[in-house]
Amino acid sequence: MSDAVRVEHLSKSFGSIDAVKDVSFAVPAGTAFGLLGPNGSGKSTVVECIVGTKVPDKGTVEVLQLDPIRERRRLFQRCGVQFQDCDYQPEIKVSELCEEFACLYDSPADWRELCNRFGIGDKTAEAVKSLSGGQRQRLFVALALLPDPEVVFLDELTTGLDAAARRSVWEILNDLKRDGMTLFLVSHFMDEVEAVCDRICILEDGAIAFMGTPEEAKAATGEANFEEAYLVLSGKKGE
Ligand SMILES: Nc1ncnc2c1ncn2[C@@H]1O[C@H](COP(=O)(O)OP(=O)(O)OP(=O)(O)O)[C@@H](O)[C@H]1O
Repeated sequence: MSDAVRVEHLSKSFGSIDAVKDVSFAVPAGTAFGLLGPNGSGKSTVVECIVGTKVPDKGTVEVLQLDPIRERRRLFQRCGVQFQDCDYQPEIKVSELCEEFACLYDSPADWRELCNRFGIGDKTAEAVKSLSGGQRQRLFVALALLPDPEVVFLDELTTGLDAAARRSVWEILNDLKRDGMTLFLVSHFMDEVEAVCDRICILEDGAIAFMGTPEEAKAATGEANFEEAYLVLSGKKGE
């Protein structure tokens, strides 16, 4: 199995802050990987170096065997990224935003089908700004899947979703994984991570504190509950 994402000895500093310190991992194609860690531990910086919006100080990054900075255009067509929000015209409708995004890709997925799948099929004629927070969140996950990507980066995927909507998003993601898509999640929700991720990497102060499966995390700490294991491994238990 080839690696969809490969990060080797990645380091990145901002002035005197060493945000990422010598981080290496690989994500095999068709698997789900969770990047975890407390606020400020370096997750977003790692993801930004992977998707090519930040330049590493040291180390190398490959996504689908491509360099995310030099081969950004090619990668753009094959890789989805979830935005928390994006700049859209104030009155734009869901259908119009989807059309605008779809135009950017050579072979986009069917946005109507994606909206139906994410439970917002009846909202496509409405203004994006009129959607509830949870509906907008689902729209942005659908937009990340619009390139029909081989790998998708999802950040705080189910923030603001109700319990039923969260489960339905997890099911969709597991279906996509079964169809061969690689999932890269950044999450603070351990139930979500356990439901979707095959392997996890926990960052603490920019360095890797743990890498393995959720089951291995529990075994390593002797905790039966994954969230407890996470708190131990990220140095936050008892704080
Ligand atoms: N552009 C920047 N300029 C200066 N410092 C930065 C910049 N971006 C990130 N940092 C610092 O780098 C460290 C890692 O930040 P990062 O956003 O990667 O963490 P994170 O794990 O994604 O946090 P969160 O869970 O809160 O989103 C933090 O100390 C942060 O303040």
